[in-house]
Amino acid sequence: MRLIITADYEQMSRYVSDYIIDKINSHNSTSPFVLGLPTGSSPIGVYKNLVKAVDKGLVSFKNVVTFNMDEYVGLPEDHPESYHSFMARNLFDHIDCPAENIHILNGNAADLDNECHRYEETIASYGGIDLFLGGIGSDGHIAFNEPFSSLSSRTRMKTLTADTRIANSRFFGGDPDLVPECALTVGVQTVMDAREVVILCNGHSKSRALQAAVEGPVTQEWTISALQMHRNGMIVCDEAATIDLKVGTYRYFKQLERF
Ligand SMILES: N[C@@H]1[C@@H](O)[C@H](O)[C@@H](COP(=O)(O)O)O[C@@H]1O
Repeated sequence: MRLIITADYEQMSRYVSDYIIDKINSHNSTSPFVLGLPTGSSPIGVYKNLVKAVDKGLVSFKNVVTFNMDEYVGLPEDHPESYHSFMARNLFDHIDCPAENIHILNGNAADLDNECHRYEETIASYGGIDLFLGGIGSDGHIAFNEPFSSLSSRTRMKTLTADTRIANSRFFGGDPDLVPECALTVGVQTVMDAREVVILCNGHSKSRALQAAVEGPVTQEWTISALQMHRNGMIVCDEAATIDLKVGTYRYFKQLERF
């Protein structure tokens, strides 16, 4: 696993947006570049940079197919805090990605199991995901794969933990009871099947998750730790997230990943 330690949120976002732009631009244009995408506050800086890059003609999403990680169950698609709305507001309304290339789980489908099954099939029909971008919850969850989710899980419905509902209540007027109880989410294995996984991890509140992801064992307790088994996994963090790493680990990656 690579760990890139950047100074702050801005530098982390710049590193990752440049990385994605480079991957899209160097991709063989006969097949689409398949990109997995997260929501949350972590990727907002990356999305802003991608929008600017499209405006400047530095990259195009015309040959990019996207799959979002997750969506709340039962929240209307046009609710401002649905992940459909989040993605439109922060990225898709401002870039040239064709609507038919954008895939987001439907948390209001009549048959939720079928929706999850269909999502996995659609990913497979594109030959899998080239690069999955993700964030981390402070309890180490990836997508909505809460602690103790199976590390071989695939897209399915999950009940959100109290921790996650409290953390996400900031988007629902501060009331955890207004945060939906369940979400549809890609599984840990769905993410790990991507040819490359890039994880954003910033801020003091993510420091224990980063420590578990980098220094801890592979465990269902911290689902992000599955990244240790991936052949091409990278975490890009800021200084604030590193405070629980051992001094030796911190220095090792700082020395190894000079950029
Ligand atoms: N389902 C999302 C995750 O994909 C995201 O990584 C996490 C962290 O969010 P933030 O980036 O706002 O800290 O929040 C939610 O739980």
